[in-house]
Amino acid sequence: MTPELKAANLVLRPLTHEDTPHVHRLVNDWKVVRTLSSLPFPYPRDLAEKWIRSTQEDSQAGHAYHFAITRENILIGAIGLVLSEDKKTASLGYWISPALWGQGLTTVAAQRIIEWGFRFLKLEKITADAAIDNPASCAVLKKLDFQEVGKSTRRFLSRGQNCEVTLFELNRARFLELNPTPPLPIPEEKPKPVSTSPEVTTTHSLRKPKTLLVVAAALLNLENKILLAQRPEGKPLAGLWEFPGGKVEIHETPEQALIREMQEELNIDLTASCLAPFTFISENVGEFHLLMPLFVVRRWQGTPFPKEGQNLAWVNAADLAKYPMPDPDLPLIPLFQELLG
Ligand SMILES: Nc1nc2c([nH]c(=O)n2[C@H]2C[C@H](O)[C@@H](COP(=O)(O)OP(=O)(O)OP(=O)(O)O)O2)c(=O)[nH]1
Repeated sequence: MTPELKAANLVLRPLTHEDTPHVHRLVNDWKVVRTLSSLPFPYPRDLAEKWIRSTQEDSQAGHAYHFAITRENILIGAIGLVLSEDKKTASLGYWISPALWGQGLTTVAAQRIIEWGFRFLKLEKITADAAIDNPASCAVLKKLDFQEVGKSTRRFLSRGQNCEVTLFELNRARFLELNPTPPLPIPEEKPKPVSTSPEVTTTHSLRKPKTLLVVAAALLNLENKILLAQRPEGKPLAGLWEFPGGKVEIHETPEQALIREMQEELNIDLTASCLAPFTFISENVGEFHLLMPLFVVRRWQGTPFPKEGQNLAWVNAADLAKYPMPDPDLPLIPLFQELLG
């Protein structure tokens, strides 16, 4: 299912029927339609309606993921990944309101989708193309580290002719090389003090490790059992049991990150839930300092499903110690035993 993703001040979310008039108004503009190969001009409203319905069906079937690009709850464009049959490759497509061109918004939205495609859908390659008379789109793709791999021609319905397009691709290895870890909330490096007093050297040698902000949830069911997830093979600490959650991205609050992580990892919706802060971990774990707010959540929409193939277990507080956990979690066990008896 298409999740909701945050990217700077943009929210990328699934398209709904209510978006129809906005999609129609924005796309039915020659400046937009001329860049999209498969649309006629004028662009009739029923095509907008049909397209939105098809995005919902494609998302259900896992064939394609299309997102409305919104800013302050206003739809300003759309972006999507259409998957190949073997689900290893996807093609990226997007459009944005011409009134907002030149502000870098497409780049921000595309960067987030690409990251989601490589890290969550585990794509091997993302392709894209742009008409050669659309240099702005080519520039966006280059800024996103796509490499030009050739030229082709494509029929542009709105122009009634074949047009030359430039073909681009970005593969997983290159993306991971350029973006080795998901964006971490690493504080910006402070400019070095100009003073040469001895205290400066002392302060430098006592530099703290970087803080890693992770958020997690203790989901409690009606029997007061706690949901634990086993870290899958290939991740650090594989095999250990943890409270589901993950890293807070740079533009998210912990609560937003938790809602996103629960959707991505367990397919449950916490948007209408009461997230009760319970406790937090603040622990030096070697190369970084782990700061992990832990929320207790008793209500959610949907049934937890291990979307990443992880093992899940509903565990009584009394049995938590039977599940090997990362060291920083161990002090949490007695707190749960006290809370839940
Ligand atoms: N979610 C979670 N992480 C924990 C717990 N205890 C603990 O030490 N951690 C550590 C393990 C990792 O170093 C870090 C979580 O990072 P992660 O890599 O799992 O985060 P993520 O889900 O965003 O993963 P990824 O997409 O980057 O692969 O926090 C816990 O109870 N829950």
